[in-house]
Order: sequence, then C-alpha cells, then structure tokens
Amino acid sequence: MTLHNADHVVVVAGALYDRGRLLAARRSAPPELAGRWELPGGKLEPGESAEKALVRELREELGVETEPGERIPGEWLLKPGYVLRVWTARLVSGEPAPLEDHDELRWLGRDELGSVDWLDVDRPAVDAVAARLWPAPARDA
Ligand SMILES: Nc1nc2c([nH]c(=O)n2[C@H]2C[C@H](O)[C@@H](COP(=O)(O)OP(=O)(O)OP(=O)(O)O)O2)c(=O)[nH]1
Repeated sequence: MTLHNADHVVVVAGALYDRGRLLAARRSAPPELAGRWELPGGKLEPGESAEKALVRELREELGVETEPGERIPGEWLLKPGYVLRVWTARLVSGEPAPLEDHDELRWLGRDELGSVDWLDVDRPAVDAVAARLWPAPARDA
C-alpha cells in the first residue's frame, strides 16, 4: 500500500551526498525506465514520514545508513497522481551498492551531473539539488 497525500502518491528521493559528490542510480526496471538515471528512493508507506521513508528506501535499495537533511524546494509530477519530492541525505555508514531497482551507481561531482541520462522528471529536480548543494558563490558588489 502507498500513502495518498492530498490525492497524490508521494515518492521521496534522496539527494545522497558525500565528499562533494551526489549519488546517481541507474534503474534496472520497469522496462520503460530501465537504463535511465534517478535519485534513489521510493513510495511513502501509510503513516510514514518522508524522512523515515527515505532512510528505509536508501537502506533497502543501497544497503547504507543515511541521515535526512532538508527538503529541496519543489515537487515534480512523475505521472498522473504521483509526485516526486526530494530531500538531501548524508551518508552515515556503508558503501552504496545496487541491491534493488538499480544496476549501476555513480558518484557525480558538480561538473559531472550532465554525464548521465537522467529520467526526464529528474532533470529539473537534479538542477534544484545542484543549486542547493553547490550554491553559486556570492558576486562582488
Ligand atoms: N525513486 C524514484 N522514482 C522515480 C524517480 N523519478 C521517477 O520518475 N520515478 C518513478 C519510478 C517509479 O514509477 C516511481 C517510484 O517507484 P519505486 O519503484 O522507486 O518505488 P518503491 O521502491 O516504493 O516501489 P514498489 O514498492 O512499488 O516496488 O517513481 C526518482 O528520481 N526516484
């Protein structure tokens, strides 16, 4: 079962970062999404907070312990009735492995974000993540 929040199924995804890099995950299923890259995560379960769901999904899919940070402003429509929300997450322990739903993982630095074929929906989400993780330096007046 999944949580319907104001008529939307909420999918939470993690902008998992470590040592200045963001984790990208290549989906292995379903066929229409396989081969495309995303921020790992999954659907909220009934009664579960977004932060709890994120920690659970990243543990199940990647085998790591993480600490949620803050929500990235914005919400992206995945398909009718499904929205994607993104939180930053810090790697606490473990080395991510593609245990479930993914067949390859890559740590990307700021200049490498365009090097993988993100799912269409994830492109604006990743732009928003990048703006949060790597804010533009303040310009001299
Ligand atoms: N996790 C995740 N899912 C995304 C992203 N972009 C995107 O279109 N999706 C889609 C793929 C799936 O249709 C849906 C999330 O499903 P999922 O398979 O990751 O969720 P889940 O682990 O809860 O799956 P399940 O219980 O249905 O097996 O959202 C993204 O960045 N992260």
